[in-house]
Amino acid sequence: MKKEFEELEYQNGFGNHCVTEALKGALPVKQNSPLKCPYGLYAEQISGTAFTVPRKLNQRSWLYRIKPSVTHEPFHPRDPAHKRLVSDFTGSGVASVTPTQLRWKPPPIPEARTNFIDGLFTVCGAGSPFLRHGFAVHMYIANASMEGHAFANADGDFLIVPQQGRLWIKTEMGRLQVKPGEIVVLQLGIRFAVELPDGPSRGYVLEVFDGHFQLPDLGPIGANGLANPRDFLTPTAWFEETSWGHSGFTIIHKFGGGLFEAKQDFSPFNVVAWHGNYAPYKYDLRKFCPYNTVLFDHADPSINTVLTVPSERPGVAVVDFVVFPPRWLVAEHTFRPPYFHRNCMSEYMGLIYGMYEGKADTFVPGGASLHNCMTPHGVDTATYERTISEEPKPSKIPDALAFMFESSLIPRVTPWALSSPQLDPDYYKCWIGLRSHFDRQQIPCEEKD
Ligand SMILES: O=C(O)Cc1cc(O)ccc1O
Ligand SMILES: [Fe+2]
Repeated sequence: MKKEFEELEYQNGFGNHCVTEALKGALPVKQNSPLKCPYGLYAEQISGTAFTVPRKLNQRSWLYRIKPSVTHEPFHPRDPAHKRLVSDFTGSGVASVTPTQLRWKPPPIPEARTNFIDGLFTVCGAGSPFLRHGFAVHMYIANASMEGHAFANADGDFLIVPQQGRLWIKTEMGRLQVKPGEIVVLQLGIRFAVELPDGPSRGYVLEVFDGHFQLPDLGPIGANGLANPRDFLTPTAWFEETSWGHSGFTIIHKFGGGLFEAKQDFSPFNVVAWHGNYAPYKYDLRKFCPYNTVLFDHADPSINTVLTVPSERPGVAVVDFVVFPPRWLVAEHTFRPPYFHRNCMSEYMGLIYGMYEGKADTFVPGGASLHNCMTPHGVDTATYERTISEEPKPSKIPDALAFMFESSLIPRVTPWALSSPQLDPDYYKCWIGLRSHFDRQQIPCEEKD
């Protein structure tokens, strides 16, 4: 293990105004933009929201760096172009819509040397970064660290869900170590590089074009529970002074769905101190404090919302990030697994480890499913039959972590996801065996207990 990444320190709390310096005295006192900064650093602001948005939503940080971000050669379209990354879903040209239930097996790690960026491929999405509205779901399969390269996304925020292998992420605001079971959010514009200390890595990425993730309101739950703000961890300032010779470092910049490259002679991870509330963070999903029914019926999955990007319509999310963690099931005379349903929202699901309660045998870690708007779905036949034949005792869902990206928008699916060898043509068969239990002679069940 690389020594330098051991025991990183983080700043606790969601959306905090952080203050951090890697060299004592590097932060200017009393002002953001002094004529001369301490240590001869350059001051640079990064705005995550329009200057004028209401204060409670305003996000920006001030970075004090060895050289400013602007010190680079011109941007050029990346060559060869990244062929499997899509951001604009507004026309039917690139991706297409289907009401069919879709399920994919885990994509295999490539044999060729592939870093996090080259290993990204888009599965589905809606809207467009040009309109600042919508989202994309990608997966990544990678086996190599990003050496001499940093990535920034001017299209949207990335929420990354590693499923296999840790990610050591250098960012302008400091470093993050992220392992399966944790998530990391890297916002619009923030430069980062992904290293793979364990070798091969696979995971899911939710990209949102609208704005930034928020914690959901808790309503009658009260002031505590679900994802607690203090468990979100933001890096502390860290910098490297590595010289990359003439034009030795490459910035990869995603903009309008395309990738551009610019060369420079220094590492962009040269921020000696920063302050502000626009910064990446990670969160351990095992710290999620789930709430659930304690008497009867099945709670809607919104009860497990970790983070949300709200739309302008009250209560309607552009996208919610929902987790299905281990929890006790105690409901009486209740069908406890997910009910059969059709949803006006669209549901993309993945599995980090363990098994998913709705598809006990057939949904595997690293796999994914998409149930689009109003597409019927629910537990598979085996889970249904097993559940109705068992006497429900209090039981605990064993150690497992499934998640859902749920959107009010209608996602189109990319051609490579639809023609993927991992797409399971037999998915529908998990429900086709659901037989009629209808019996006119059967006496309606009275509420027991
Ligand atoms: O479809 C799914 O498996 C996700 C889901 C879970 C649940 O407990 C209730 C509704 C729902 O969409
Ligand atoms: Fe569902």
